Amino acid sequence: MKITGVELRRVAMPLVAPFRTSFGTETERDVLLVRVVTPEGEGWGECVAMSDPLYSSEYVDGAAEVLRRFLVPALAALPGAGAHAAERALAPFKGHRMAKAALLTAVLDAELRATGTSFADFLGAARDRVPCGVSVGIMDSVPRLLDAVAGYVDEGYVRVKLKIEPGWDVEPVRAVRERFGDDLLLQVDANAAYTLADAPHLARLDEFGLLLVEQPLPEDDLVQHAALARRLRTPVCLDESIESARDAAAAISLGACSIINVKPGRVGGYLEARRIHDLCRANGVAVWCGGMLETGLGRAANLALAALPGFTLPGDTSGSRRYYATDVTEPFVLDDGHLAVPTGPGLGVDPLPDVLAEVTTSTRWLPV
Ligand SMILES: O=C(O)CCC(=O)N[C@@H](C(=O)O)c1ccccc1
Repeated sequence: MKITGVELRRVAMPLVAPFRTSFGTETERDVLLVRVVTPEGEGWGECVAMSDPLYSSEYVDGAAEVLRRFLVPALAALPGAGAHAAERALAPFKGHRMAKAALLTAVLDAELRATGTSFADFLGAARDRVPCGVSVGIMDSVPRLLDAVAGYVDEGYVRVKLKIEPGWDVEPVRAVRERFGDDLLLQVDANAAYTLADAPHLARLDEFGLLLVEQPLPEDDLVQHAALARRLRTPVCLDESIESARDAAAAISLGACSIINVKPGRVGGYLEARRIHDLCRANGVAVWCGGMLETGLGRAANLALAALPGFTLPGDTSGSRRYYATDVTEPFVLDDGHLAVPTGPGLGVDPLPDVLAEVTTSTRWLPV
């Protein structure tokens, strides 16, 4: 399967409501989509990089540039690009895992569509539907938070994740626990907003029976996360700290976490995401599938990953309407707290041409 060219497409996706985290507030996603074209057809990938380098060092303009100048040209030398060969071709370039993930996902999608294989079958899915959690941003007030959580619980989400930061943590968590009871699966995500000095304060979250506390400390603090984990009853989960299976191995061996949030975009694609899954499963570490506000294209691939056997905790695989009034694919709609795993070839979904045309802000064709 020789790649004949790659299209970089930017789409503007307004969010249904502002989404506030400890590092900023999103109101619209400027998404970079990658389309790989071959004589047999095409494949799609979605870059999860945000507009600004606030979640990680990557940002969408930078991802587009590194794809244009380095990553796409590296595929030209390949006799025929399968995903594994393409991953090896991109390995010499340091970092830029979100840009790599978008291109490798598009190559994998093209390869799987050509062979009639779904992402789920290729990755080794064990389920045909996955339980869905929802991520709730930092709100202006506790009453507003409780209203938002009530709406998601009514929609059927099986797990609630609350964004926290210093000054917005114990009180909102207490309020949610008191309002919705002990049976609600509840976890928090700090996005690296605390330091080890906050350990006594973070230990106050132990009384709420949380599933986990996600990324409490900065992403390069594995040793300090291990020190914190020894002082909390609540399990520590890592997100930003884990950019590869090697990072996962180091975090596990240091005791820096007991759960990992796997985001294919953060770790360089679905092949590496599966390696992390396999490593964690072999070490008794639970994983769940995180989200980066993906459109239906990225969401479809994430659902296939979330169906693997080691994904034992509900992920941030919410329905399309959690973020977008109109998705670029047919919307993913929650059914009894679950989403069905796509079964068609490749991603199993396609962009809706009219919607894609409507939200596209630019396209760039890169011959290979
Ligand atoms: O459901 C989703 O897709 C978003 C889940 C979520 O909270 N993502 C967070 C995160 O830190 O994991 C995030 C939001 C915006 C940007 C980056 C990351």
